[in-house]
Amino acid sequence: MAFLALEHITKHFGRNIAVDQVDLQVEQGEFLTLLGPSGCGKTTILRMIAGFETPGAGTISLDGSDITRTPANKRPIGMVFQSYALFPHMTAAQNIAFGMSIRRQPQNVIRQRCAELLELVGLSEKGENFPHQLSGGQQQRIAIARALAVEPSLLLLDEPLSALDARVRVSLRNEIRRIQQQLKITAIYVTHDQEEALAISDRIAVISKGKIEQLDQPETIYNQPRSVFAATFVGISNRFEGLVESAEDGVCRIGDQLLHVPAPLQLTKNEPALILVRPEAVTLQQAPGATASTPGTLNQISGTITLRTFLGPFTRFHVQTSGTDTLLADIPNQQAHNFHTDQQVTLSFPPSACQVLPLHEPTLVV
Ligand SMILES: Nc1ncnc2c1ncn2[C@@H]1O[C@H](COP(=O)(O)OP(=O)(O)OP(=O)(O)O)[C@@H](O)[C@H]1O
Repeated sequence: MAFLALEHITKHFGRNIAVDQVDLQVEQGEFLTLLGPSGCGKTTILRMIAGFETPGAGTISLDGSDITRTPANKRPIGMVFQSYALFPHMTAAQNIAFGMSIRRQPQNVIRQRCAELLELVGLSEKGENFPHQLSGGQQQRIAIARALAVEPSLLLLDEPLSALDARVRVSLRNEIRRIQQQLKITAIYVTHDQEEALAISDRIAVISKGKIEQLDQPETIYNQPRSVFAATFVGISNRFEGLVESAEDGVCRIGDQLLHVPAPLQLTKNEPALILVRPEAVTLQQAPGATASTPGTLNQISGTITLRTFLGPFTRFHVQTSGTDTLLADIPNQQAHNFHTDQQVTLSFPPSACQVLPLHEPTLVV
């Protein structure tokens, strides 16, 4: 049995269903992220694991014990909130010590553990500071140390970086991952930020409308999204809507153009299909090329560059084509200087770069 197991967990608020028959298994030492838009139910799932909400149906077990009805303060769980929630009148060290003091641990044990945890979060010098004397990032590190102080078996983090600025967010997310790996603690992390989820998770559960749409490793979520929702929520894609021309040969018709996609397709002829192509899979050529291609060759589409944006590691080109909306191409900066706005270009991408999903069945696997 998995270390943490949720079975058919459901939660209603009034007539609204916030969490809809969720099954989730998390292995010991795993870092699992619940990713989804605002209101999808991810915080409610976390709060049920913590014991702050009671499921309407289903069971939660941790390390072999059923904890569905166990009060929050009796669960071996540490929690970190978006708002830090430090006690303002206590020093950083007193905040960390709080849970151990309540458990009446000896003072020398508390002192030593506080020192270890301050070192773990890189704030050995700040133990005597009050929260208002610390930056947001430092306060959140203290909150993490406080959550770890009682040696929980499970660490829950509810959007812990949302209140911080972009630079601190990136460094602290790496810190959280380092600490989790160093302690080998099982962690469940809630965020609506797909980049954050991709960067630090062992696995990601993509959640929509109270259901898990896909549960996979970050690379799989990004490269092989199983639903239109997962594909569009995680990363940016060029979208083509059309009909399957040949499932066997992997050909879809987009207006009067044929696109070659991986064959064979698990769809039938004339079935509506959504084809997604990541901008980094698209290349640009200066001369306009043909607007069709033969199987196994590159897909090619002509267009005009309407916008060029420098994004640091690469340059993003917006290309207006005749048959579709604007397409995006992310081009390495070494090649980007060959292209400018108003230029006629050909966009190319191989069939293997195309992810094909059934258009009207958003939760079906292709
Ligand atoms: N205590 C509550 N009372 C009534 N409805 C609630 C309560 N808590 C959550 N909800 C509703 O349940 C649904 C899921 O909320 P939840 O907070 O779990 O979503 P979320 O994905 O975490 O969103 P966010 O990122 O905005 O926190 C929402 O429709 C929300 O309005």
